[in-house]
Amino acid sequence: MNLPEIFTMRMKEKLGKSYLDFIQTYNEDYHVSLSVNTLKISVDHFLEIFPYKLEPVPWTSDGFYYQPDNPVTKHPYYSAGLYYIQEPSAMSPVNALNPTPDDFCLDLCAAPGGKSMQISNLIGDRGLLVTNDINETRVKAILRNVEKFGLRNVLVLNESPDKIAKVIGNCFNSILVDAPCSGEGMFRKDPRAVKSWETYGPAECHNIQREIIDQLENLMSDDSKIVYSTCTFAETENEDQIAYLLNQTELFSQREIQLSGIAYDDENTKYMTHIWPHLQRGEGHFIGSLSGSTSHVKSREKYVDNEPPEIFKLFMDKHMKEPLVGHFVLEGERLILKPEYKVPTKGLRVVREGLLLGEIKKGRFTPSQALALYLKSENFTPILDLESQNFDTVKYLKGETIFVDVKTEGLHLVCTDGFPLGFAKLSSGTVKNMYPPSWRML
Ligand SMILES: C[S@@+](CC[C@H](N)C(=O)[O-])C[C@H]1O[C@@H](n2cnc3c(N)ncnc32)[C@H](O)[C@@H]1O
Repeated sequence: MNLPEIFTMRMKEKLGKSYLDFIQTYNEDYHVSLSVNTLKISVDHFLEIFPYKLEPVPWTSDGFYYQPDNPVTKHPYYSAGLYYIQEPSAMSPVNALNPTPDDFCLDLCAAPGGKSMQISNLIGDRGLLVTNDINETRVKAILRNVEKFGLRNVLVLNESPDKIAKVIGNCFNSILVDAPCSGEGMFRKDPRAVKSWETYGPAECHNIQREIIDQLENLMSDDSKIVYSTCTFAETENEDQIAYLLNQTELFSQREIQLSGIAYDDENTKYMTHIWPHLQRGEGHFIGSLSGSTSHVKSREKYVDNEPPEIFKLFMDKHMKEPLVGHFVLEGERLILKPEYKVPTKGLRVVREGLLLGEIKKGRFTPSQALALYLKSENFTPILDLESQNFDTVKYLKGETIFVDVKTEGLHLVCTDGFPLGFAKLSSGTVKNMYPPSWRML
């Protein structure tokens, strides 16, 4: 592999005797892994039903290595949002952050959203997750994943950190900055990262990162956990940024992290940790952990529960055993169930706040794909449950019409082994597919 000379010289100096082991990893295959979406399935249940061989990723309880030749993205459980393909080292920052239910969490550089899913797994329907990316194209991937993972408790933004700080302000007690970086840790996995490094090297990235972390002071609360992570080795993008924050103001202090499967020594301390490809089964990663505390804390405000529009009430009466409760808002034709908490959003580019339930047009309610993936099959009737091994499941996911020996008519929640995939309308055993075209399996 053709690595930039400036990079290899710097790594030689940094790693000394370990350099040969490090450089040897570029001749080896990278590791592939998945993260279980525990909002939809427990890890134990997933391990029982998943057909392919898995091995635990040491620094997380819900991440597993799989074999590269297993077609894990073609399995219907993937379409059901039961898991997410995530590089093993990329699983570590959220474990270091360790958000807990009731936290106000901010995932500041979030696209495509893998770490946001991990955060949601930990806070569930309590507290709030604000997930943001400055890139308008990349933020669409967050929205898709938020819908696929079945999240309600989210605010998706497409903003610059300084605007979020101005409008929302000091209210987050778990903040993740998975910063844009020069990507040196990804050279083995994606050779395009080398090209990109030549354009956006450590110096350029250092400056962008500074602009982002300069806002932390205006975003944290009186008791905040902060994790800053990158997938690069350059000290200017890693240790120097943490030192800058610590020297800048006494509002920040070091916070210990304990990730299993990682040796701590002088290089790898408990508040600044690397994942090295020659020491662990994962690509290069850096995690810096801090506590932050400010006295300018904004108070929390809850959305007040209200009655949904009549048409949606009728839908719930007909199909749902437990009705959804919360704050319902009609935005144009779109019916949204808001998260439990609200934060100011005036002037911010809001991509989604809460769960899109569906559309009300000409007095008719059409449920959304996001609702299908938020639901649990036991709370909906009727369902059409297709076995994951059944070829009809793949046909449904490809948007084809299928035929079943089922007498019930009208709207059904289509599931695979009990896990929702989408909606369909049944008429005399013909399944009229409502799986959205942009979601279809190719
Ligand atoms: C390393 S990636 C994030 C990966 C993501 N956390 C995940 O786990 O899926 C860094 C992201 O930062 C975004 N970004 C770049 N500059 C930014 C800025 N000033 N504010 C917020 N996000 C930014 C990029 O668009 C990119 O999606």
